[in-house]
Amino acid sequence: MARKIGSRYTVHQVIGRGSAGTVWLGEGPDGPVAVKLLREDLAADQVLVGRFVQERTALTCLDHPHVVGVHDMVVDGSDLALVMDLVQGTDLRTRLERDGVLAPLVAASVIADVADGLAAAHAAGIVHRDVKPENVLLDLAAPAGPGGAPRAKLTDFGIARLVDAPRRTRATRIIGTPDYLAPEIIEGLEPRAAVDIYALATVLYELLTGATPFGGGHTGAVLRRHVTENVPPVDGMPDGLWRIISECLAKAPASRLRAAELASRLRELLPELAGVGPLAVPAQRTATEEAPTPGEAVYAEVDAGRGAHRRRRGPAVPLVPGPTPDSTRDTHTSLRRPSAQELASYAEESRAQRTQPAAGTHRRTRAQLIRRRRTLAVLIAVILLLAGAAAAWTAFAAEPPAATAIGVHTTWHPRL
Ligand SMILES: Nc1ncnc2c1ncn2[C@@H]1O[C@H](COP(=O)(O)OP(=O)(O)OP(=O)(O)O)[C@@H](O)[C@H]1O
Repeated sequence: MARKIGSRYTVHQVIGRGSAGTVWLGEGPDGPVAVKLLREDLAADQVLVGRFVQERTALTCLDHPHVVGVHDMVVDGSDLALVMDLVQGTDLRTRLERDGVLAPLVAASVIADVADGLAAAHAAGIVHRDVKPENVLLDLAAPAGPGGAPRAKLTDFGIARLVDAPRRTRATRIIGTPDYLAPEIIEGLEPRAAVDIYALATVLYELLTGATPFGGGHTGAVLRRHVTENVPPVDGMPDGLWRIISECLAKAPASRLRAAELASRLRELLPELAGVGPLAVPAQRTATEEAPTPGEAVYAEVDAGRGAHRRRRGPAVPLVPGPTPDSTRDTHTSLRRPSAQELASYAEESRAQRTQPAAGTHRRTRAQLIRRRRTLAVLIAVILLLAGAAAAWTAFAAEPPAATAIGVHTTWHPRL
């Protein structure tokens, strides 16, 4: 069913959905486009609409082969839409869920593309703030890169900030996706370009190992790990990649590589990564999901009015052996910044969860939880039964007066 967006665009069918809205396949004066139609509640927010208009120039000016170009931003009645390049392919999250971990050469090439795109954005003074596999599109229509790597394009520039703009005055909130949040954001500093580098290195680690370095468990624990823990080492990780990842995941933003440096260091490494197979990472979990633990509710507390949500993805069937990524990972959301005390209180839970060095997102499956609950229920039933039998035996042995048998309160002295 075709629908008009503004005076210049027509959309035909939905091609994807995210937390901020729906992406449609559309047509504009210059050919096919992708149109991201923001959710109605966002479109009805006057502060956001104002900001949308304000950001138009910055976002539409970013023109780079590794950035999904924004052609236009439409404000029309109740419609608020971004008109973008149409990328024929898939997003990196879908690819990871479908195919499992990537070979180092392919992962490095994809991340080098994204780093190039980031370098252009940072030079224009734009910080992405929500770099994650969902926001990397793979252009399957473009000629493949080294090792058959698909060409990558970063999308959703500035959207995290735009959508969250009305809340920016509230210094207690964090914008972003927990697994990819740089420590300085959690500590309350103004996010600069280095936060994108941290997030991109997290994505690289995830492409290679199937898990993010600090993910897993409830959000409070994830945030604490970003601030206090070192990157878990990974067996078989090529040294060059490990050095780059460690530098980019440095706690101090100034110690991280710049985007252009990251791209060139990765490209220099490509020849020695050729022929290196995907890392043999342990199978971590099935695609079943665990209900959020209570602590999650505290931090994933989302402004209901805006409805940024926790997305649950369906079970993934990896085509090559390897872990499936954490399907319960929070998507872009607005979180309450935890106090230092609260972060510390998650230390115990966090330690218990991290039994495998590279298994940041390893968690108990729902099946395990159900089994555990059943065992507990059976145990309680057996204990109650035994207690009942013991009480009955004592009562009969002692021959209590009839009154106690029918529950009338009385005083009874057993015969000794
Ligand atoms: N320019 C585009 N061309 C082709 N497909 C696109 C384009 N932009 C987005 N999509 C598709 O639409 C899906 C939803 O995109 P969207 O940006 O709304 O959400 P997301 O980034 O996956 O998640 P979130 O917004 O919650 O962080 C993507 O996964 C992708 O498959």
